[in-house]
Amino acid sequence: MNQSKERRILNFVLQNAVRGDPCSVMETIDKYCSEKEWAMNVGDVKGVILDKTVEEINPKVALELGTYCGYSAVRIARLLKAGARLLTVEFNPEFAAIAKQMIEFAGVQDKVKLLEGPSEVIIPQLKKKYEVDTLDFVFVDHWKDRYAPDTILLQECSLLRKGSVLLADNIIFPGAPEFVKYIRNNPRFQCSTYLSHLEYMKVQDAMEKAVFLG
Ligand SMILES: Oc1cc(-c2ccc(F)cc2)cc2cncnc12
Ligand SMILES: [Mg+2]
Repeated sequence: MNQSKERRILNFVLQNAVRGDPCSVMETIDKYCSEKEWAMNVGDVKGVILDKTVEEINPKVALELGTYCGYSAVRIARLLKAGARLLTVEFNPEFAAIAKQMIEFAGVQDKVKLLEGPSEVIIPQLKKKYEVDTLDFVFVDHWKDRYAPDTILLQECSLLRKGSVLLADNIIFPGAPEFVKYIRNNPRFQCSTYLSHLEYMKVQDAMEKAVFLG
């Protein structure tokens, strides 16, 4: 059975990156996906927006929706301070298996908990099963039609507190119009848009930052 693209990306990292070095893993994935096979990692351009947001917040508890191969989990985890943790949710078992190995190779496994399953199932479990009180930061990067319902679910589960920050990828391409309409018209969120480019392409994309006002 021929290999998946995600398996080819992981193998390229295992053969070319430096074990235990998150930046080396990120650079190697970016090299493969810009030169050989495009893949839906947040990438090196939008990744800087992600970095700046994480550094500004310095989250103790962060959630990622949409792990994929683990690129942004590694990107976020490398910036987390001692004792801080990232919970990352992936519903595709093949992607989750790849991401687990990617996270371990990068050496950030002690900061990252990979939760396999649909976000609508995992989010209601975060408080009791995963001992979350509230989330300081949420990176929203899964299927676009889940952005708005999962943002509502996070509120219903009392997982956001005054100052919690959501950062959503792809609000221009592929686009998340329902989410943008919901969040920008919602007085409980203070929104700002960061224009950028789709990973590894000249196509325009953007990220939306939404601060929960409580
Ligand atoms: O960053 C992303 C990009 C794309 C995507 C797909 C097809 C295409 F042509 C262009 C872009 C899809 C995504 C799905 N989930 C999370 N992130 C994604
Ligand atoms: Mg994305």
